[in-house]
Amino acid sequence: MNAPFEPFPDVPTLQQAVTDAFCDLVNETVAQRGTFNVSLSGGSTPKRVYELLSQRNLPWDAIHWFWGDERNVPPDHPDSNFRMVKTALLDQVPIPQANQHPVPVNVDDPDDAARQYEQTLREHFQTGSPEWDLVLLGMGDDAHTASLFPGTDALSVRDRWFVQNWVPKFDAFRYTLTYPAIESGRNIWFLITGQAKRDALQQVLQGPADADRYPSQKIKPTRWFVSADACQ
Ligand SMILES: O=C1O[C@H](COP(=O)(O)O)[C@@H](O)[C@H](O)[C@H]1O
Repeated sequence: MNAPFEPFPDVPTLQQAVTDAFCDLVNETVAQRGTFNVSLSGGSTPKRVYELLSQRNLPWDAIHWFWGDERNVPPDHPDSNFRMVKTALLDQVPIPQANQHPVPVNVDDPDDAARQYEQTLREHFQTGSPEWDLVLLGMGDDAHTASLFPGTDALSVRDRWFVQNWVPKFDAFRYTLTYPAIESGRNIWFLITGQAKRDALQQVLQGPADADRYPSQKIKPTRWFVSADACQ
């Protein structure tokens, strides 16, 4: 059963709300546990959130930044999710290098890079599943989330945390958290904006169960951030 939500009137209002909620969650979590582990999303909507976060005063030393998905490109490539976050946030505030955990992209051997990143996650969490304080997710207009694309192999992986994923529509590999590694988050927030997402969101919320075609159906977010233009 999906948590109910009230759509935000516009995208800037939603982005401010996500930023405020992120700061509140960081401060609460760090006060309780001393640390905060977040899995970041790529995409247009979170980019502005990262820029807004760079204007806030957060306990930067206590926050560990991971990437929930990545493109198979070098870190300085315009399509790199790491580069996007670096430009919007990491370069703007005093975040220790040791707290930044980008995917070690290996364009020629993405499987090796994915396994290395899984090892990084396992060493960091030291538990049977990645205990994210927050997983930020977007959704594409094809209902993909992270880099779990319709009809792709990663959708059925249950014994790994992080994998390479061949995406035929791009004729390219992506890297992605698997469903179990997302589901282990204490907080999972879905950020969905724009008219282009309307049909996909309708299918995710009300369509017949078909997660192979609509991978976002399988995500049970603890919180929805949806703008009115993404709703029918
Ligand atoms: O490819 C990606 O797209 C999704 C959605 O992005 P958006 O720009 O349509 O909001 C994103 O969640 C994912 O991280 C990214 O790699």
